[in-house]
Amino acid sequence: MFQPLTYDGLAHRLPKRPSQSHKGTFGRTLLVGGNAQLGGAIILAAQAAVYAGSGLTTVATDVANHTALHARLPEAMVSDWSNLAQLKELTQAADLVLLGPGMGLDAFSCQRLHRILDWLKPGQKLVLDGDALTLLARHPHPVPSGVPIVITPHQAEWQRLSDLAIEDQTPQANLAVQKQLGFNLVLKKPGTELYLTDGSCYQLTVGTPAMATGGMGDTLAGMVAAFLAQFPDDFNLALCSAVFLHSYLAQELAQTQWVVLPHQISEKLPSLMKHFIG
Ligand SMILES: NC(=O)C1=CN([C@@H]2O[C@H](COP(=O)(O)OP(=O)(O)OC[C@H]3O[C@@H](n4cnc5c(N)ncnc54)[C@H](O)[C@@H]3O)[C@@H](O)[C@H]2O)[C@@H](O)CC1
Ligand SMILES: Nc1ncnc2c1ncn2[C@@H]1O[C@H](COP(=O)(O)OP(=O)(O)O)[C@@H](O)[C@H]1O
Ligand SMILES: [Mg+2]
Repeated sequence: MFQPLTYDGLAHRLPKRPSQSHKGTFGRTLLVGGNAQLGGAIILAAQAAVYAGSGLTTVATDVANHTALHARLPEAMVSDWSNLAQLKELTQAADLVLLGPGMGLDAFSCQRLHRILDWLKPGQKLVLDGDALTLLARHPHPVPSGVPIVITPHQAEWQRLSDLAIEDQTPQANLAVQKQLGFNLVLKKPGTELYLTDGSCYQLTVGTPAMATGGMGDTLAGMVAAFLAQFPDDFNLALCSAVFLHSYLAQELAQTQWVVLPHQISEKLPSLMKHFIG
């Protein structure tokens, strides 16, 4: 049922950067998340998005995170996520919105999730990760039509969304729920599984327990966002490449490291992508 994701199968298929281009060519990416306690999650996601090549990256997050984000990643623009009018403007101007890393589970965060689902229009793309998935499971809301949606749950988040206990998350059961939902599903675990809306299914053959540390999924979410925003011509190739490269890079780093820190993956991305794409 699954096609394996391999370096040879993906390498060189992503397009090189055209010389006639500017930052707008490579996607306007909006990341929303990071409450006062979980700012690290959205900072890691933003670093991954910028280092993976997102042309313009804006982060809407709690003001408590603004100084840290500016200091760590001056390439990103910052907005206060409590300003709803500005959040609406940023959402409507984005090519892609990533929602969820570190956003928390309270009523304030739930309102942001529901409003963004209301504001998105056909032609835009949406990636939902982390707390956005738990919130969607607890407080269902209609999703925008004409907006391709990627969800990146780990097994516990998928349990909440699908009602499948982790031991019942077989490929057939996962596929049945994914079809009902109509989302592109990246089910994260050792041997991450992808169930895409065109019916194709893929599985990772790379990865390492050295990835089992907080923030690793936030980094993947930022990579997925940047790949989908900057490579709009082949959605599945962009998504599969992001998922593959995240674990491939971790596996490379784990040859000499006990644990791989999520930000180390981001730091290696520009050179690996040059090598990978050419
Ligand atoms: N530095 C930060 O600010 C960090 C913030 N984070 C944010 O914290 C929020 C909550 O995320 P959590 O994932 O911790 O919380 P959850 O409560 O959704 O799930 C965590 C628990 O699920 C269980 N689990 C079962 N199968 C799993 C699998 N395959 N992978 C991972 N966990 C599995 C684990 O026991 C784990 O303790 C998210 O918004 C996330 O983005 C985390 O990413 C950690 C780092
Ligand atoms: N033992 C493991 N083997 C392979 N990959 C792993 C392992 N543990 C974690 N990962 C990967 O690390 C990432 C963890 O994501 P997630 O749990 O959402 O982290 P966080 O929310 O803390 O950022 C996923 O991509 C997952 O596949
Ligand atoms: Mg996560």
